[in-house]
Amino acid sequence: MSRTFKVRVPSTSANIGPGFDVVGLSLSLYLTLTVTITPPSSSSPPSPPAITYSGEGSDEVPLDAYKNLTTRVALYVLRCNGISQFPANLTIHADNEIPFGRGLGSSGAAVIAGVLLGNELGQLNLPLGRMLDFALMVERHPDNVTAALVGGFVGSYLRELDSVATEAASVPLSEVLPEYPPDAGEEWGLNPPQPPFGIGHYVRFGWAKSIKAVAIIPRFELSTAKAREVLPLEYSRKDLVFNLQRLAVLTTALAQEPPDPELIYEAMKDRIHQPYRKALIPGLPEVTSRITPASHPGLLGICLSGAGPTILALATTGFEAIAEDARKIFREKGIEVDWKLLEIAGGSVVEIK
Ligand SMILES: Nc1ncnc2c1ncn2[C@@H]1O[C@H](COP(=O)(O)OP(=O)(O)OP(=O)(O)O)[C@@H](O)[C@H]1O
Ligand SMILES: N[C@@H](CCO)C(=O)O
Repeated sequence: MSRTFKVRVPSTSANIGPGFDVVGLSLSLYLTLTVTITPPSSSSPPSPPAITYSGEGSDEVPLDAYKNLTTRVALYVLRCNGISQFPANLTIHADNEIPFGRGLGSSGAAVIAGVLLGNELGQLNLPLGRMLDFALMVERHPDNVTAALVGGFVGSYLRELDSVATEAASVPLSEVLPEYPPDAGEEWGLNPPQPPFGIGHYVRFGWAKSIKAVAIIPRFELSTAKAREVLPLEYSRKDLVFNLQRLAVLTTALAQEPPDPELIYEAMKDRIHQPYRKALIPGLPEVTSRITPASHPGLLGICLSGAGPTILALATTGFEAIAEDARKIFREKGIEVDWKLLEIAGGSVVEIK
């Protein structure tokens, strides 16, 4: 009998202003995998997984299971747990609502989908914390993957590892996720780099139900790698304290009902990443300074979403005015945008059919 299951992973917005690499928020755009495993007949030769794809990124995503991020992560999880290959007769359809390279956690969602896929294919019953360890071997900042896995408004840190675990956690990604199949007649060994235990730790903050997220999404991609290259390695004490003060206030302020725009708008300012990324995102400083709670009633705060270029506005009302005015400002810079009103989402789910 064939086995079918679905994996659904939400998009995420990381940082929320001052929480660079620390906080993430899951949002109601999803990557959904529909997976079927049909028992092979004795005469059918082994075949690689068949991947089909619809939605965002379908024109660029690799459909080769040894190149696709989600299936490479799944195979890594399987190999770490004593299973060297995908099951035979595996078909995967991915339907994706999360635009690539826009700051809405598309890669984090693909990684979490891969961890959940590997866990389910191998019937491994991994605990949540262990699944997070696998994800953190691939995407090494915890904000997006943690929020995508557990859902909601989440803060996380990476444990300081001892020297053996540090070495284990710093293996090159090409070793964790080889991009090629094993040679004909061979299997990969079952000794991939194992994640250390308990790399990531998190806490879920409260979230006021009245707060929704407006994602203003420029029509260009910016890779996270490129948006991290422009950041300095060291910061002044003044800038660090600026962010820490705001983050401490923000995590509680976003749970209070009714939310206080005066408190939140200032608490969503940042000096650690946004100032350095403005050269990559024309219009960023103008949008975040010209759209305020005074000019746009209902607005609470506005920031870059993840590594950008999407802008995230948190608001209780006035969503369309916020988005349309952001559109006008981006247009002055020659950039077209799309916008979406999103809800705060739950965590990832696996549904067995
Ligand atoms: N569903 C998917 N399946 C396979 N690969 C994906 C998928 N989604 C994203 N990717 C890969 O991740 C890349 C985008 O990752 P990147 O980290 O640059 O941006 P992002 O995750 O969308 O943004 P951010 O990390 O700022 O939220 C894509 O170009 C693609 O290679
Ligand atoms: N914290 C990360 C999120 C993007 O993946 C960054 O801003 O680079």
